[in-house]
Amino acid sequence: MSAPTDKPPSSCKVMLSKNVANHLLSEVHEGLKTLEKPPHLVGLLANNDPAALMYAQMTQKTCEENGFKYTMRQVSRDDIEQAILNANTDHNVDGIIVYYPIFGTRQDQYLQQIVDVTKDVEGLSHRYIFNMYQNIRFLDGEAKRQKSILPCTPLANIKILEYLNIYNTILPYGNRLFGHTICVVNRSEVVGRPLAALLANDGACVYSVDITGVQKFTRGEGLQKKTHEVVDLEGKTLKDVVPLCDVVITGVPSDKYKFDTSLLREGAVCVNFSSEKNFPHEVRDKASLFVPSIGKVTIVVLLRNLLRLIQNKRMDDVKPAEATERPGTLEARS
Ligand SMILES: NC(=O)C1=CN([C@@H]2O[C@H](COP(=O)(O)OP(=O)(O)OC[C@H]3O[C@@H](n4cnc5c(N)ncnc54)[C@H](O)[C@@H]3O)[C@@H](O)[C@H]2O)C=CC1
Ligand SMILES: Nc1nc(=O)c2c([nH]1)NC[C@@H]1CN(c3ccc(C(=O)N[C@@H](CCC(=O)O)C(=O)O)cc3)C=[N+]21
Repeated sequence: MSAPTDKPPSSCKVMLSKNVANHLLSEVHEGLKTLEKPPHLVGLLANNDPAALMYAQMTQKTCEENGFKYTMRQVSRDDIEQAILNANTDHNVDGIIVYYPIFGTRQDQYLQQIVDVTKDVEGLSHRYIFNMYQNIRFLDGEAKRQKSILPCTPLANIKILEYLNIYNTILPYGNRLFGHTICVVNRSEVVGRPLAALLANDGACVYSVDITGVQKFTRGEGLQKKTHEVVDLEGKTLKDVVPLCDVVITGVPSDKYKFDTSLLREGAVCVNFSSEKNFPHEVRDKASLFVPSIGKVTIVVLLRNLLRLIQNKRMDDVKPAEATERPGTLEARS
């Protein structure tokens, strides 16, 4: 008689986001060494959302443990616009994060657009979002010295896939997901849709699933296009696309939701970015790798973005001097 405990051990490797976060932190520490003073991040909290407060506190802790300065400013909804404008012009502030939702309406998008683009650590400014969807990776064209800023949670998912070696580094940068088929369950404007676009821009075939339906994001046959295209898959559901996928990423904000793991391909890689546990325990019987949450990586990506803003600003500051003192050097380098 075999007792339930005789079940063979699962072959699934559970990868905690802490491992990926620590790996990225070493890169952040290298960047910090080049600065004279600790970067200063300001968090503006103007809602009563416990998730936002928790995220702010976790960010503060990570900042303080890693040589960054973090200040939380709690303000009322009525004062948030002025608080953003003040932080924009404060020379002691390098980066600004505003916690959403605040109004839960288009007013939130308005607030996203008034954060100074040189302090926008979350990459929510129009210029960064445009670059992301258009697959424009640099702010300075062919010079390619100033990297554009990508939104933190989508980028955290990408850093996880890089860490898991889903990205094939033998392929050229920009095509490293070629051959992978990825399902993203969530198509919100802040995470799911940008994530699907980024993965497709890197060469994957992406099925983006939301309650409104399924869309396919690709760069076309043989990656012929420079940026992704999107098609609606009328009548298709999660059930049709998940069996095709070697990677499944979930972000459903509900504790009731559980992903149907019987749909998974044997050995699929599963990542959950929702703060709820979207995968049931049985995911371990099917998946080769499982990442249950990614929050710690998101925060390190935020710090990495802050360093990038400072580096980009530094290059902007030296440009005019170089141009007047040594004409032609900029062209010569690019
Ligand atoms: N770990 C991290 O770094 C971060 C995690 N989050 C978490 O990710 C989750 C999603 O966040 P947002 O995208 O901002 O939320 P959101 O509420 O803006 O969007 C959720 C999307 O999921 C869709 N959805 C709901 N049920 C679904 C279902 N059964 N199948 C497919 N799609 C479904 C909704 O229609 C909506 O488009 C939340 O749990 C949030 O806390 C958000 C930001 C950062
Ligand atoms: N402008 C803005 N950007 C955001 O990214 C943003 C926001 N506003 N408002 C609030 C939500 C919420 N959010 C979370 C991030 C990480 C975890 C997180 O780290 N969760 C832990 C679990 C923590 C626990 O449950 O103990 C983890 O994934 O390991 C949770 C929630 C970001 N948000």
